Amino acid sequence: MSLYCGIAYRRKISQGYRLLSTYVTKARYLFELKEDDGACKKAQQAGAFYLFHSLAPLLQTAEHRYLVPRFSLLEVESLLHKFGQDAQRIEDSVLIGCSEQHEAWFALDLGLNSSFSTHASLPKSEVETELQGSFIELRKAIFQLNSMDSSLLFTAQALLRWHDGHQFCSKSGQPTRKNIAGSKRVCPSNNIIYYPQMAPVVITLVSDGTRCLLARQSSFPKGMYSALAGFCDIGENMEEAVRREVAEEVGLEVENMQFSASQHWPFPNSSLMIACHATVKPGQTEIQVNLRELEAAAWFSYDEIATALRKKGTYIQQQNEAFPFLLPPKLAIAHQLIQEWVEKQTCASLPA
Ligand SMILES: NC(=O)C1=CN([C@@H]2O[C@H](COP(=O)(O)OP(=O)(O)OC[C@H]3O[C@@H](n4cnc5c(N)ncnc54)[C@H](OP(=O)(O)O)[C@@H]3O)[C@@H](O)[C@H]2O)C=CC1
Ligand SMILES: [Mg+2]
Repeated sequence: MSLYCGIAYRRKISQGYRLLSTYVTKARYLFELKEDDGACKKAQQAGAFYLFHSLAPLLQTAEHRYLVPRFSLLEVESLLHKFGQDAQRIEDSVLIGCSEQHEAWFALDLGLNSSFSTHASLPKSEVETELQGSFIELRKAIFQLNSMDSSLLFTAQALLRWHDGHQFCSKSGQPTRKNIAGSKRVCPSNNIIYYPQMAPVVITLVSDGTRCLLARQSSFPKGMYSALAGFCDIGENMEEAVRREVAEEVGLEVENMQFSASQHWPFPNSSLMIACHATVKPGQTEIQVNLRELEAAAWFSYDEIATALRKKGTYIQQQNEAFPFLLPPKLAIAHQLIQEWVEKQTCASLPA
């Protein structure tokens, strides 16, 4: 039990302080693990570990869904031992969350080069056989993961990738050291602290009042269209980035915008998606696609979008059917923007 469930917590009750909510004690517990290596090391004892291999999570199939197996510290240590690895490799793990009962969750990549072990990586297929699962590319797995699992695996993959790419100080060139939780890296020679970064990205569903604008890049799955997205330039706020990206990509001027929601998106690197709706000036709707950025862009009617939203079946099945276009997967915030737009249009068409 951590401090916040122990003495301090009881003292708060005896002094008649209000009860700290479960969420607050959980947030404060995670904060403590990030700040206190000893507490984090102790949390590993009763923690649960999610395993990756070269950034692909270990998954087990159950009908049309993926299950995400978790392992105890003891199970991970005996796995490492079985494949001739030093248990010190556990220190490559990163904290990715905890349960309401303060069971800490960690992610460990068995394929990336370890800072502690001469053996670069564990043999993927033998580990899969041993653990009765498969390491599956996360971008492919998202279609068959529930939102809680995908959010945890998004965080884990982003953090594991960040540590793998920040082994050295960009000022001194010396190797950096991670703390036990993996919430930062420090350069011992100049004490510079590196924190995992997310790149802010604006994603915008543009509407002209009756239609919405979708676009596709050549890298998108066949037939898929999505909302306009773009990385914020340094110094830009969200509104400026939306105006610039819409002007750059489709040559239109945004009139007003409304924030919708945000989402962490780990592909190809860690992005913080800031999603909003925007409208263009009526009459100024002629799209001029920037073919350096997009393969195509078009206006879509309410009926076209509503029909596409009703489509059933897996993504692959939908791709095989002759259908003019596909929408982003439900887990993508672009899908949420499109759904919101259809709901807004539906309400607007109802008699007052
Ligand atoms: N979750 C969702 O619903 C969706 C998520 N996305 C994600 O949004 C992100 C941005 O979309 P995209 O249209 O590609 O972005 P942009 O329209 O900004 O185009 C990508 C280009 O932006 C430049 N760039 C600027 N800053 C960065 C940075 N920090 N990292 C990488 N490239 C940068 C690069 O150009 P240069 O090479 O010239 O420097 C890059 O090729 C993508 O990662 C995509 O996966 C996109 C759509 C839906
Ligand atoms: Mg873009």
